[in-house]
Amino acid sequence: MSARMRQILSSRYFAKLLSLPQSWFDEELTGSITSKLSRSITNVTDFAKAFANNFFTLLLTTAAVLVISAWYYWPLTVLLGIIFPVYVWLTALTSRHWQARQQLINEHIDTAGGRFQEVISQIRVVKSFVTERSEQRGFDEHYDQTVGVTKEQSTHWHLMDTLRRAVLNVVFFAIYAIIFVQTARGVFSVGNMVMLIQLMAMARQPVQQMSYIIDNAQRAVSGSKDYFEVMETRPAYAPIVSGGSRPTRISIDEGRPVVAFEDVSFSYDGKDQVLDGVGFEVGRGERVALVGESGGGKSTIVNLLLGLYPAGSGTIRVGGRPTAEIPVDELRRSIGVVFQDPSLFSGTIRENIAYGAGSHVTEEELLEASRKAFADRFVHRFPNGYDTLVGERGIKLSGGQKQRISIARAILKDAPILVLDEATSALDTKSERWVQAGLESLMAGRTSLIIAHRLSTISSVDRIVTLDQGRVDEIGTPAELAASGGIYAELLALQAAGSRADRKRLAKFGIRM
Ligand SMILES: Nc1ncnc2c1ncn2[C@@H]1O[C@H](COP(=O)(O)OP(=O)(O)OP(=O)(O)O)[C@@H](O)[C@H]1O
Repeated sequence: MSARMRQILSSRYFAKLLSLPQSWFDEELTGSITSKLSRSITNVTDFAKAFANNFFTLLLTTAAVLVISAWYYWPLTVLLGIIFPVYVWLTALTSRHWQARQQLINEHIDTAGGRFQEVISQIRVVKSFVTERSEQRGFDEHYDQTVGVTKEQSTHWHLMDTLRRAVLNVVFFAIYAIIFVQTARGVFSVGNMVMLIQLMAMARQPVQQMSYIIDNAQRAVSGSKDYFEVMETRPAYAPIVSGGSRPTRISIDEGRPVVAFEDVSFSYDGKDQVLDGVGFEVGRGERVALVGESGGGKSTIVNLLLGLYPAGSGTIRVGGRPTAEIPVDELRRSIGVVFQDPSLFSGTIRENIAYGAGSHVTEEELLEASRKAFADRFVHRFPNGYDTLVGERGIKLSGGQKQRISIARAILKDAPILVLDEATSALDTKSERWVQAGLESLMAGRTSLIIAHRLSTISSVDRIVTLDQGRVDEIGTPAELAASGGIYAELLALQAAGSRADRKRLAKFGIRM
């Protein structure tokens, strides 16, 4: 039964998480999300076990004891009737205090767990900054705090337990006294007295069982409180989904802009305006570069286009339809993305290329995508070829290799619209050439929006949109903007001058020469 319960809790939790919007994840630590689940599983299954093992025997014993004692001498039943609620009430009081402390402990464990996961997944950074000790200290501090709270929690629990037992003993003393007195007065025979004493001894068992169940129930409540908070999250932004197993793609009609931002404004926190009245269009088959200072809102434009966040105001259209009215799965199936950080999953190269492509993809199609992305050139050199395991996030591959796999993945997805966030980390010239060649195959025949980090890329697009503090500064062809004296012209001039200060200014735009 606990296996079934674990399966239900985990599966529903995972489904809920997958349905939550990006903004929810922005506020959470991965490690604490997982510790909420494991805590809930432990506590709920413990309760289920306690309940299943004790409840029916408890019910039967209680009923038998109450009926028999009422038959012989009803005041005994009244006294037993008092014990049950008093004992349960004392248990509930104990548990309430226990729960409040447990909440504090859980918060510390979740924060420590969140950091733990972050540190392990970015162990290279930790090692290179030699922060092992400070990370260990921070982690230990949280657990040290839990030790103090647990001590207090445990002391209180034992005190209350002693009180509960004392109350139980006092009431049972009264019961035994009544039995002895009544026997001495000749109301009960010695045989009845022995039977009633044995019966009363039996009554202790369900009282303790009941408090054990209540204790477990309350632990399950406090242990799964955070879990159910997640399960009950009603996000402010819930985009529509098509619900079909294979949603269609957006049809891109001739003569209409493929992507259009119309006076779009946006803020992540409702205070700082990240985009302010942004408007531009991308025509069919066009390549448009977004250029602007770091933090200027380029990735935010992509986030809104993918429906990861809702636009604050204004309209975003894809294929002429407002994205707010397009099922989000249909929208995302229509857009291929190559992220700056290639974000691979552990597993084989084959699995990574085929990620999201569905089971209908043939081996030929996969190999073709890999060839077009120029990934096959390095995959063939691995002894296990496409079955090579790439490690978590593709750690066993080089930056350029990961890029080429993510390009192959986008080629296989074959979406009509493409979003490219060029890698900023410098690849060596050879690797960069292959990545560039792969990107060219990917962009062929597709409408592309590019967050460009190379002047060579920017100069080769059809149009450039320059952003200045969340506003569109200029839109035009590279030739037009080179002559307009705006941001792009400034970038060209900085490149030509090439002094240290100029390179610094270029870096502010995330531009490499
Ligand atoms: N998830 C988020 N929550 C809150 N603020 C965010 C979030 N993502 C980005 N921002 C803020 O929005 C602003 C625009 O960020 P964005 O990532 O769009 O810039 P960018 O132009 O892509 O920068 P870069 O070229 O450095 O990647 C920044 O000030 C950033 O701090």
